[in-house]
Parts: sequence; structure tokens; C-alpha cells
Amino acid sequence: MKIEIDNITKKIGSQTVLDCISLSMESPAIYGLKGRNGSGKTMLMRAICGLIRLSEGEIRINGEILRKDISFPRSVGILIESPGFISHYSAYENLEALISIKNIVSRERITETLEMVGLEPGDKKSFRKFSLGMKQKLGIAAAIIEEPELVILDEPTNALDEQSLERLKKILGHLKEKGALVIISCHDTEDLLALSDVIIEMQDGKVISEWKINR
Ligand SMILES: Nc1ncnc2c1ncn2[C@@H]1O[C@H](COP(=O)(O)OP(=O)(O)OP(=O)(O)O)[C@@H](O)[C@H]1O
Repeated sequence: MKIEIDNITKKIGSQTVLDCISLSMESPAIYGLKGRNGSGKTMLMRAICGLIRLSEGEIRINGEILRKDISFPRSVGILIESPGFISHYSAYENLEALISIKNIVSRERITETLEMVGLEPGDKKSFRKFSLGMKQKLGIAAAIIEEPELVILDEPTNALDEQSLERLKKILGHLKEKGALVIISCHDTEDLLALSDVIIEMQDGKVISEWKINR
């Protein structure tokens, strides 16, 4: 999987929220987006998902131009803001409903994924009664259950405790082993450094630096 971001700009009104960004990302790797609130991390993720119309430039995914050759990346799992779930369904039932759309993974994968993120597969509690942390875990589970080639997680560590953070580290490592390209953002620099292979730093809609983490 290769993502080529070619000179993209996104203007909203008079504000330039993405400013001439060019980047190349290749799997398997975990890219961490660093930057203050409002620096453009979420907007860049939305752009890579094909969710916004660019003012200038283009994004190619495996050579295919987004919003031209393809509407969305062909194999992608996304967690951006709070995803919609069915409020009277349990975690298991929500994932069951989700995977029934494409029907490309088995039910065993539901149990496996719930255990990976730290949710109890047999828990009957409905989504509306979930704590923030539980909602976040289910959001991560939904993004990874089908083992997509591209995984985009915006602030996945929000509302997660230390143990869940360790779990997330394992999950991302596992996705990478399977050959995925993972893009995450995180307001906590220490956590971001612990989770990523490459850091991309943003400021005022621009990429100001990019560096590899040596482990
Ligand atoms: N729908 C919108 N209309 C106008 N401005 C917007 C809209 N969405 C985002 N912006 C602006 O675009 C800029 C980039 O926002 P973005 O959400 O990408 O930042 P971020 O780095 O992800 O920050 P955060 O960590 O707060 O999510 C901000 O200045 C924001 O105010």
C-alpha cells in the first residue's frame, strides 16, 4: 500500500486548513501525526479517506487518484471523531451488524477483536450505557476488525487507561506485521512516539517536519 499526497491544499472560507502538503507513505509502517489542536491533523486524515474535496492537489492510493478513480481507499478502517453505533446493541451485536455488510470475516473474529481491545465479548450491556473508554475501544475494534490495508485512527488513545494503551500498541504492531499502513494522531507526544515508526509534525495546516524513530 502506498499513499502519495501531492501538493494538497484545502481552503475553508478564507482559512487555509491544509497548506501545500506533499507526503509519501508506504506500508508496512505506523505514521504518527503530531501537532497542536487545529494544526490540520484531522483534516489530513479526512482527505486521505476521501471525505473532503481538495482545493488543490491530489492524493493517489496505490496509483489510483482519490475522488476520481476511486471514491474511497479500497481497504480502509477509520476512527475519526465518535463513530455511529446502534445504541441498543451490545459491543458484540454492533460488530456483528458491521461485518455483515461486507461479509469478509468470520464471527470468531468478533470475539478475537473484542478481546484484543479489552472488551468482554459476552457483555450484554448496550452501547448507550458505555463509558467513554468503552466507546473508544469499540471504535478501534470497528476500524480493525476486517484487517484493512489502511487504518486511520484519530486520537485513538482518548479516554484509554495505561493497560488499554499497551493493548493498542500490540494491536498496531500486529496490523503492521500483517502489512498494513497505519496513520494515527495523538495529543500526547510521549504516547505518539511510543506507537509510531515515523512522526509527521504539522503546524498551521503545513507539514513542518518528518522523522523516523529508531528503535
Ligand atoms: N467545517 C469546518 N469549517 C471551518 N473550519 C474548519 C472546519 N473543520 C475544521 N476547521 C478548521 O480547520 C483547522 C484544522 O482543523 P483540524 O480538526 O484538522 O485540526 P487538528 O490538528 O485535527 O486539531 P484537533 O486535535 O483539535 O482535532 C482548524 O483551524 C479548524 O478550526
